[in-house]
Amino acid sequence: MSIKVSTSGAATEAVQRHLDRLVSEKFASRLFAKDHTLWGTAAEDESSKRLGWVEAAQVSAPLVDEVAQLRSDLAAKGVDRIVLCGMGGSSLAPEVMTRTAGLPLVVLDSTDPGQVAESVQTDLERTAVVVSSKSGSTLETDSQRRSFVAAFTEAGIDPTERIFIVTDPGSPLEQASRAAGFRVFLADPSVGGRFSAMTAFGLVPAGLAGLDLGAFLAPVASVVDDLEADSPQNPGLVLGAALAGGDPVKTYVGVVEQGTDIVGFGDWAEQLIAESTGKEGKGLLPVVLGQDAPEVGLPIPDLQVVRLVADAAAEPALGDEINVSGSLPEQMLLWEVAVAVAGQLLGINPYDQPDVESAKVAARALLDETPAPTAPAFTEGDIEVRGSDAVTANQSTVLGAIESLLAQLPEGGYVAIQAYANRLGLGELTQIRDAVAHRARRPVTFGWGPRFLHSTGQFHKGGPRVGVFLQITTDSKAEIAIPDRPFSYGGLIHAQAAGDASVLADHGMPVLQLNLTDETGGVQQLVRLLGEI
Ligand SMILES: O=P(O)(O)OC[C@H]1O[C@H](O)[C@H](O)[C@@H](O)[C@@H]1O
Repeated sequence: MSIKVSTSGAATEAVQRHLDRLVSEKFASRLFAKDHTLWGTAAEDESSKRLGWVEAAQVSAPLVDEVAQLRSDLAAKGVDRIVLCGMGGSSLAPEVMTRTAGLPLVVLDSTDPGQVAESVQTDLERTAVVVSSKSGSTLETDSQRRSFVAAFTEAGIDPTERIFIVTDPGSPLEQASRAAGFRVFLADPSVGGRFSAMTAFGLVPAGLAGLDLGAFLAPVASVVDDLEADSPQNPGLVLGAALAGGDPVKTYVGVVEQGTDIVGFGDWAEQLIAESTGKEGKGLLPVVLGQDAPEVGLPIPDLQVVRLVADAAAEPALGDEINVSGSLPEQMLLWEVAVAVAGQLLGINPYDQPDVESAKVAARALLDETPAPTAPAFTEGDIEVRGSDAVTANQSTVLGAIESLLAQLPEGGYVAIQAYANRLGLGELTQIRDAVAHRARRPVTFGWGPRFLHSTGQFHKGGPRVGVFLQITTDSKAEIAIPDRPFSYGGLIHAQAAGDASVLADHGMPVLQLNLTDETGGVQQLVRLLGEI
């Protein structure tokens, strides 16, 4: 078996608490036989439509040659820059697949005007675009598609030769795209977005970017044998029970890449775990941590550290931790099984996302109403400060407001930093995560908006209401229109931020909003200020 899971201390106790029952009730073989009754009657309607992922690699085999052929056809025309437009489950898997393989794939999962402009206005003559959306109705993806159609047309390039669609059969995107002459790759509708790595959603963009899909899928068959076995050695049962079987359950899953050759696994796992489990006031929240992150060294009893290592047999877990090793496709299936197990142990339906819609509705309402902007509570340098009254009252400095936000942390709480900004151009902003964690002494997540709305966003609104939220927006220098829409990208991203903030506030959770009026200067100011705490 090339997947290895090693547990220690409290994680081992969690496994011991549940493993015998999971084996005797044949959880694993029933899962791979697509038994939709594993998560209780309330979940059956959804789970009966969502278990195709257990055989996705086999079902997707025909895509291997089809995508390779398209890649060589494009290469023959000098087209070698691949852009992927898609959110959440339609982009996170191909991103980690190509990053791990060291292949260039431009992932456009943003409405930040600067990031959109950079993706759309670069090297069009050698660019092909994959537009991926399972529902075919995601606003960000639709906006990006419009921008690329317009840009190709303007450049005298036929968009139908360069834009390829991945969607579910019967979606509005399928119908409109076929009618307009675009090539469409249909995905398996019985696989949910966050479980879709080995369907057309993962494979088409990654294969066009150069991933050898045959080699990628090859290890999956033998790993299925291990994961469907009703055995106490089944690594999926062990990992699922270790993550969700504690008494009490540890809410935070600290994912540390330490010696693995997988790059960016945590970003993919975040959506899988948080969106699958974060609901009904329960759930597991992944926290992507560097090896030296403050949380790793602090006594945080509700943080379960999981290290992705090169070989978990040679490096067994210490303390109360979990070590995991295996190649990327093996681990993708491993974690999908573990989440299925965790869903049952937590008593939730892992296949729905009931709270994602609320932020979309709030953003749409703001776009329709276009209310006048509210005045900031105060401004310091390039940073305008707004937020919940309890956070901004009596504050006159950015640091004071951040301290005030952290003072609102309830027991068992966490901080979510949510940056609606150009993640390619303003990457240094991530530096503030460790500084905030150092100060808060609690788990701190860092998400780029609107990307995280399709990932950890479900947990923030549907999980335990113990988060405090530091939202960062920018008045981006580059502003661009969305073709045939009454709003611009800048208007959209601000509405998305404000919409989500209003939903969080309605749920009674503290929000501090920092708007950077000059994005470069504001980031520098914030990084400098947080260096002081
Ligand atoms: O693939 P799409 O239909 O465009 O959906 C993209 C994303 O949208 C929503 O936010 C869902 O909560 C995600 O699970 C999904 O991955």
